[in-house]
Amino acid sequence: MLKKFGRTTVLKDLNFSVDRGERVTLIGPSGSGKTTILRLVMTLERLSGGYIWIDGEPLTHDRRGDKRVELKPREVSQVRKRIGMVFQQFNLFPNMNVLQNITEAPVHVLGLTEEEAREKAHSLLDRVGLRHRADAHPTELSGGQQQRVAIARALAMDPEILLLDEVTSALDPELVGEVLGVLEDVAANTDITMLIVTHEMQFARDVSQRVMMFDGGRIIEEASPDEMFTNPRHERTQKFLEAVV
Ligand SMILES: Nc1ncnc2c1ncn2[C@@H]1O[C@H](COP(=O)(O)OP(=O)(O)OP(=O)(O)O)[C@@H](O)[C@H]1O
Repeated sequence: MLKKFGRTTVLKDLNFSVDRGERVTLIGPSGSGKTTILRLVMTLERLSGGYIWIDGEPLTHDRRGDKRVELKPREVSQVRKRIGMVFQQFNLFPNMNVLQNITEAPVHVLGLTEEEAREKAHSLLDRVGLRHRADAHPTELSGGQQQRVAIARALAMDPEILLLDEVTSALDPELVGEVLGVLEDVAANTDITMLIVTHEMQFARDVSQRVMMFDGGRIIEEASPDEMFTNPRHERTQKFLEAVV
């Protein structure tokens, strides 16, 4: 795949695949293109060239030929339905309470009844340890709690793919553990495919099967977490890991 912003190429000749159920962590210095990849998969950005395929379905071109066509809005929403994304800045709907944040999309996109969606939301709130805050508004919650709601909201859509974009970077250090704990539980107890951008290397080690090191829009090294963190081969990876760990 290729991605340019204006004249600047941010992803070059990038080619990788992720197996169903696999959890892959993307690491690399700021500006190396990690967030852009997640945003492309989520169809929040448009590719400048190449393809992204999800389960044999191309995101960007007409299957009958090689002519590049934009997805129609309905097709975009079909793609997004299958993918959940959790952002650094929580992005909860500020005018809705916790329960409404979680039930909104299942009702309007999946077509669940209000009652079905509420039941599902309560069980997800149990899972993230926030059932007692169902009526709270986002502003009444700590950052860690807001992020746990954001995770519950993403899971409420039963995503096949979960994209996690530096989900603990905006949190006070003492709140990081509660969010990572929830994600570790999700990783251990579901078969959701995950693409994870994080600077939390222990978390990457605990949950992912593969780590890809990015630099300048390319993958410069790829290995199992054990291999990557104990025996990085590329000098750039060694320097990067020394700086973040
Ligand atoms: N909307 C945009 N318009 C122009 N340039 C952009 C845009 N989004 C990202 N970029 C540029 O693309 C490059 C890759 O950015 P990206 O956010 O994907 O990197 P990253 O590896 O996720 O970095 P970080 O860890 O800081 O989030 C950067 O040089 C960035 O400035």
